[in-house]
Amino acid sequence: MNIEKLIKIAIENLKNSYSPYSKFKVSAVLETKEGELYTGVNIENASYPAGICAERVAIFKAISEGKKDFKRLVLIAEANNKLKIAYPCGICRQVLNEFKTNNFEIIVASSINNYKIYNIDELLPYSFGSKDMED
Ligand SMILES: O=c1ccn([C@H]2C[C@H](O)[C@@H](CO)O2)c(=O)[nH]1
Ligand SMILES: [Zn+2]
Repeated sequence: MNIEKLIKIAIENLKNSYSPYSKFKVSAVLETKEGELYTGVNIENASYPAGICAERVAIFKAISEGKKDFKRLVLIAEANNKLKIAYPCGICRQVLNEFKTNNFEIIVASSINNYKIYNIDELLPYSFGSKDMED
């Protein structure tokens, strides 16, 4: 699916963000290489650390259904009724790194026509991964 359509889906899904504490809504859409879509939103909790980011919800939904060949992840945020760019937090970068595939794109958007494309190695240089545990 083209990037603009994925951003549109991410924007529509912002309404499902459960973020009464930060009031910072985040929405992610993950596209697999076969074209399936997995959405995610941030889900907060009265016990703050129990909350989870949108990116990990999308990734974990896909992994839990046996899908791990990812093409791209689109991310968008909203605060004070304005759409905003949000970069994945450090924990999400580590999770994205675990499941990176060739040419996996991470797209941060603030509208259908304003977005930037990165790969995980740009967002998480000198990463720690399974290779580092081999001898
Ligand atoms: O990339 C990000 C950054 C933050 N959040 C969430 C976590 C928390 O609910 C809120 C404020 O940090 O935004 C995400 O979902 N993804
Ligand atoms: Zn995160």
